[in-house]
Amino acid sequence: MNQVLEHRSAGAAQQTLLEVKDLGISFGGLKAVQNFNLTLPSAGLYGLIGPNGAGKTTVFNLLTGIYQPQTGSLSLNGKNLLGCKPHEVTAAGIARTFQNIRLFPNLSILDNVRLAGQIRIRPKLLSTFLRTNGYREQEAALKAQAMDLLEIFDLQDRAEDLAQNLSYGHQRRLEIIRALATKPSVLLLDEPAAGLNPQEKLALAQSIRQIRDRFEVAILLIEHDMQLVMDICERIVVLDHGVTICEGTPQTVQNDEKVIAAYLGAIADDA
Ligand SMILES: Nc1ncnc2c1ncn2[C@@H]1O[C@H](COP(=O)(O)OP(=O)(O)OP(=O)(O)O)[C@@H](O)[C@H]1O
Repeated sequence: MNQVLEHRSAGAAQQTLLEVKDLGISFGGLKAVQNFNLTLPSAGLYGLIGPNGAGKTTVFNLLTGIYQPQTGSLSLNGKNLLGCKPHEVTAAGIARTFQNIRLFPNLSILDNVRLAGQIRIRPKLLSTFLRTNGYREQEAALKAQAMDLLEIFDLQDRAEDLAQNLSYGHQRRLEIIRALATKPSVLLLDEPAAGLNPQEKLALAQSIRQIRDRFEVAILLIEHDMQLVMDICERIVVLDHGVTICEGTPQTVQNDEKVIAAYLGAIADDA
């Protein structure tokens, strides 16, 4: 595998990756997220679950600068991220995917990945214009990195196809690849299994494990498919009405009365 794919913090001393304390935001009178705490000590697979409207996506929006928290603190590798804009958060090392796929449908698969990788490189306008040696080297490195990623996910033969021609399952995969191209320390996946068939879900679970192992990244996963979450996550945080009601191993969470009550309550509300 190309050296450029090596994780940039690999080999670094054990340091807490993500540290979130008392994060909160309200919309009008609605306390969407309150006193949210999360410590991701190192690479691993973590789940963020809860019934509809519990505040999961709001947490992702708070972590990625889409919403600015009204309370609390947020740091990555010791660096304060409060007040950062989304692209600054990505450049700092938090990447995400969205519930709704956000690709460039009219660009090739390769260009989708290449563009995502550019977030770490701020090409100087002049060198871009003059196409200097430095610029060409950067472009070659980006392409090599993109091809490596496509190969890992078995999409290398489709590199020149338009993104819109991929199946839904492959588009979801491409979204994850684009997030990885930014070389994150923390990868946030918002409902990656939504709309996938059982076979695609199995493949997804395998890919997510591979990503964790290969890139030494902490993956935080929002997912409604409980089997997937329980199968792959080492630790799980459960939100309900914006509040953390449980945190622990899959077994702890599955047997927690508050969690069971929250989900049963949600089913009753939907009935
Ligand atoms: N920009 C906003 N303005 C007003 N209310 C919002 C905004 N964003 C989120 N909310 C509200 O905050 C609450 C939490 O929403 P959020 O989307 O985070 O829940 P969720 O757990 O991700 O739900 P789901 O599983 O259905 O995606 C909801 O009541 C939602 O309507």
